Amino acid sequence: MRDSRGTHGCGADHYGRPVTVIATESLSKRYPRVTALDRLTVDVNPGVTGLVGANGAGKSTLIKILLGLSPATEGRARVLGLDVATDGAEIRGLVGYMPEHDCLPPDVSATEFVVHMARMSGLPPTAARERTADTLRHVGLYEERYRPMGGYSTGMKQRVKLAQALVHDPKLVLLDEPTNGLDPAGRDEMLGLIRRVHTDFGISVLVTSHLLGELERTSDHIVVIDGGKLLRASSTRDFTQETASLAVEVTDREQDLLVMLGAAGLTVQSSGHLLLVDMADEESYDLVRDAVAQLGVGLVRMEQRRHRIAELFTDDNPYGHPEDGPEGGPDDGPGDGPDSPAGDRAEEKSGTPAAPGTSQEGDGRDAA
Ligand SMILES: Nc1ncnc2c1ncn2[C@@H]1O[C@H](COP(=O)(O)OP(=O)(O)OP(=O)(O)O)[C@@H](O)[C@H]1O
Repeated sequence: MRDSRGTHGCGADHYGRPVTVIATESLSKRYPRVTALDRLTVDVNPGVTGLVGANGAGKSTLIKILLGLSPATEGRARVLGLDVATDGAEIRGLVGYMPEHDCLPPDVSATEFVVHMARMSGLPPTAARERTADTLRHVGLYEERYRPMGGYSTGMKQRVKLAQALVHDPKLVLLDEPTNGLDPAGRDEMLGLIRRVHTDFGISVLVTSHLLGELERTSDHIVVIDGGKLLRASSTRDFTQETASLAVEVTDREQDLLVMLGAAGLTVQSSGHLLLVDMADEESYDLVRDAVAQLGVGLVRMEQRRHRIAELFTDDNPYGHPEDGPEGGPDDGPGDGPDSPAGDRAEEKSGTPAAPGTSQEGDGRDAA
């Protein structure tokens, strides 16, 4: 992942292989009443990347452009080094796609459907059947795979959708809200499966969610968009590490310690019986230790904590960094402005059923 600087297109290693699986430059998509993507520039490296944004943020629009199914209004994008404007068919041969909404014919079995999709991707009959059996086993569908899909649970349907995205052995899969409609256990299983798509098969994954926290454990990188704009793109580790804090518990005199650490230049908050000290650098440990010794109180514990990603996006600080918001600051970001995608979405997308467990009028809170 790189930030918005740098050259366009996929960089290449010294063997000429692309080191970015997706590269967009100033990519925009404007509908008559909505700007779905707004000059989005981002690179996605191999691995698992979470694309996070509230309902209407532009995630599905980006995926459709990347697949060459929908033309961008302006800007450019490359997938596996191929130009989405001209190489759509080739891209679709190398990429698997799991759509957001229910799209499975109810009268056929998972096996019949996935074999069909494999054949559509160009696999010969025997290979299509073998790959289908392997893929359905991988996603955890066994005897049920011979039953008509109309009787499947949401979790089983999501697994079939994942299987058909994998059956032709793609290099990259684009998974649009794969945890939609799943209960917490189902979500965990799906996220585990997605992780294994990369670790077991080396396939890169771009997975979308409107729930910021849920991709934290699954993704190597996180891209956050809102109103079609890029808010943040970095490794998951960077997201959480940079705001690490030190939880300090002492036997007594917490308030005195708080004042003392503040005077030493540290940012400290009181949280119940704990003091949470922002970790500016390694020296923060020494300052805490010295202050505790000087007060002569007992140190019960001192532990470094990472923030959960979701904590970084609050109403007060929607962009993770005060100085890191999109141009114009938070007031230009998510909101109810005339161009607000979230606000217009239900009307613009009428006819498209809301996925289970999501709201048509997303207010950004889920992702925030
Ligand atoms: N075909 C279309 N015509 C007009 N507007 C559209 C169309 N498709 C999407 N939009 C609008 O573009 C914006 C972005 O939609 P998109 O589906 O990409 O968001 P999303 O982040 O995938 O959200 P969700 O997961 O809820 O679908 C929304 O305001 C939506 O209403």
